[in-house]
Parts: sequence; C-alpha cells; structure tokens
Amino acid sequence: MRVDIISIFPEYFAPLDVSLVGKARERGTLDIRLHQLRDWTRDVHKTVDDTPYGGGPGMVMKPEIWGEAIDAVVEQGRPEADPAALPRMIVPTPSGRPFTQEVALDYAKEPWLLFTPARYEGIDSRVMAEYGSRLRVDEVSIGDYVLAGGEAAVLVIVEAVGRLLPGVLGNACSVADDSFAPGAMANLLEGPVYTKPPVWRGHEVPEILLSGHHGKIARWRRDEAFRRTSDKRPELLARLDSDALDAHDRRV
Ligand SMILES: Nc1cc(-c2ccc3cc[nH]c3c2)n[nH]1
Repeated sequence: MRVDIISIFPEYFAPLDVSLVGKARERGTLDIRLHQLRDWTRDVHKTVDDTPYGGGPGMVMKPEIWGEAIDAVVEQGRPEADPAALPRMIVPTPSGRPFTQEVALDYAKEPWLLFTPARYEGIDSRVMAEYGSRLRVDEVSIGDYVLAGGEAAVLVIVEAVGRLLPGVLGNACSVADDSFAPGAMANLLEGPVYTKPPVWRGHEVPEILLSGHHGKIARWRRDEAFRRTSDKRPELLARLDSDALDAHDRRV
C-alpha cells in the first residue's frame, strides 16, 4: 500500500518509523511518503493560510496551495503500470463520518491513500469540491472532540489500517479477534488478558485459563467480552445479530 501525507508538520509523523508500521515500511508492505505543504508556496513567507470570507475567528488554509500540492503528489505517485491510478483522499475533520474498524478494513483494501491533514480552521471547502469530482474523497472523524489539526488523526488511521495489512501483525489471529472485527467476537470489546506469573501481588489468574480446556476457555472469553461490553458499551450489543445473542443467552 502506498500512502502519501501532505502536511505543514511532516515531522509529526516520526512515530510511523517505529513499531509495527515502521517494520511494515522496512518490508515494503507500506510505502509512506511525507510532503511539506509549504513546498508549494510561492511567497517568501511560505504562506498557507488567510482570513476567512464572512469573518470569524482563526484562519483558513488557502485552496491554491493545496491544489498544487495534491496535483503534484498524485502525478508523482501514479504507478507506471497504471498511469490512470488515483488515490483515495482522506481528510480528517471533526465533522466527518466516524472512523470505525469497518472503515479501517475498507481502507486496508486500497492500493493508495492520500491524507490531507489540515490546521487552522480547516481547508477552503472548494478543495474538497474540486477533488470530489475526480477522486474518492472521505472526510472522517476519529472521535467527537476537537484536535488542533488533522495530523494526530492521520497517525491513528494509518496505524489502524496498517496493522490490518497482510504480514504486519505477527499473529494473524490477532486481527480476527479484534474488537469490532467481523466474526464471533464482532462488536464486542476485548475481555481481560493475563500472562505469567499465575499469582501477582495476591491477584490470581482465573482458573479456567489454566485448565487447558480450549472450548471452555473460548466460552469464558466470549462471556467476559459480553459482560465487559454490556458494562462499558451497551449500545454495541444492539449491533449483534440475533444468532450471536441467542448463542450467548443459551449459555448464561
Ligand atoms: N476527529 C477529529 C478531527 C479533528 C480535526 C481535524 C482537522 C483539523 C484542522 C484543525 N483542527 C482540526 C481538528 N478533530 N477531531
């Protein structure tokens, strides 16, 4: 997967050099390219923002700069094998559609993602209009709170998507067991996890996990996931299909 990120703070993405995403880059599973938006400015101050039409607080990011940057990055990034290829453009914003595990799975199928994290009060809306007619443009929110810019959201999205790519997670089962992953544990929060020692400061590991009885262990884990989901995120249980609910109810 090719990932292009255009930002006025490319140094914000240093964390993408470490851990799972960093290793995926070393292996070539992820090809992440960072671009400094100011490289497309033409004034001595490298200005990327201006006052908002209609007044109001803050500044808005200029459309011309973004337009030249996106055009250049799309042109540079086109694979020789497929000159018509275009990226899926992802714009983090508090007003976007929620970024969920389902959206992460959808993005993980894409060969090319282009992230355009904004700062200030956002990007002139004509940029989304311009590219919405040429690319698939997704405005996404990573949560109902307001950040100072889109870069942290890009880090979240790239990690959530990157870990889904083939070979990135050491144990392929981990993705299948994710909270919100399709399948038996779909839409359930992870249950508690334990490792050695069997007793730590008087806290014992649940006996069932030491039993070696895999069927009972799987059942215990699912029941714990149900209990935790019911306690912390009861609204998620409404998403469960009736089979899953019946299967749980039959046991309790
Ligand atoms: N989910 C979420 C996204 C954002 C966000 C995204 C871009 C910008 C640009 C300036 N402030 C921003 C905030 N906040 N919260």
